[in-house]
Amino acid sequence: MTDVGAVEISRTMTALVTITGIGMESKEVLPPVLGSSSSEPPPLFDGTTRLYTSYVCPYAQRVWIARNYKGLQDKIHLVPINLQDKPAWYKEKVYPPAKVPALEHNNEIRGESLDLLKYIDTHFEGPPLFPNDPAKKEFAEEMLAFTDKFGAAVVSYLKGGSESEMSAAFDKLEEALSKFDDGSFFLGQFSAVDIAYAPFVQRFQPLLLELKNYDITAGRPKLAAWIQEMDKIDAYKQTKWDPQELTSIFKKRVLVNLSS
Ligand SMILES: N[C@@H](CCC(=O)N[C@@H](CS)C(=O)NCC(=O)O)C(=O)O
Repeated sequence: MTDVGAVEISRTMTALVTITGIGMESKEVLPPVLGSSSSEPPPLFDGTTRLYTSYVCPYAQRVWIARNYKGLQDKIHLVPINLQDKPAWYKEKVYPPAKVPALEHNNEIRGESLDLLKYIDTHFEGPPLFPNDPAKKEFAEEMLAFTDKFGAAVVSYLKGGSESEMSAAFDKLEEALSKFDDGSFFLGQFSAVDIAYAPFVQRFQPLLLELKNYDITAGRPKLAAWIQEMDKIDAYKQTKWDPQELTSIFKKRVLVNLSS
């Protein structure tokens, strides 16, 4: 039996064990990744809602977490694309920017992970991803606007740039986590802000430790607690890919001037 087959059987077994009530958490059986040999797209605009994704892309992971958290596993189908070997139809027929994530819904295709978090929150049922409280809403926008700068500061440091900018970026997260005291998350309760940062922190933590011997949680107790709380959110856990694979992909695709 091939390894892939074994993995599939093991995932199916996990799901079955849960259904029979033995109590393990159910792991969704994930659809196979589509590459260039997959010559036909899924039947587009047939009313099915699809999330074109990659299991290893942090932007796509944001939308995957949101879909899981809102309990939309049966409503939003995952269509994983192999980014190293994209099917031609993805750019030609689905999403001309040829990036993931992209959401097919109501005969339209939309991209951009942060926009998709808002879109999914307003167009689908399930627990809200954004708070109603005006102060929290405003802070959510501030934190979402900071995500790119945060990522850029860390990537720049990993490539030999300023340590102080990277460290200030993590300090901003630590400070943000102190703002609301009704929970361990950025807005107190779990929200889209946690979803926006988690895939990046998940990748940066081991990378900084391995490449720079830099522990992001040292002197940042709120961040350490947030990481622990995130690890208890099943919607996020379901999306956590093999850390070694993620690290290797990040080195190859983002830190291209480093050997992997
Ligand atoms: N700003 C976009 C970024 C999406 C993005 O850059 N996705 C990467 C994968 S992580 C991608 O699809 N790149 C195109 C490629 O690899 O061919 C978002 O937030 O959704």
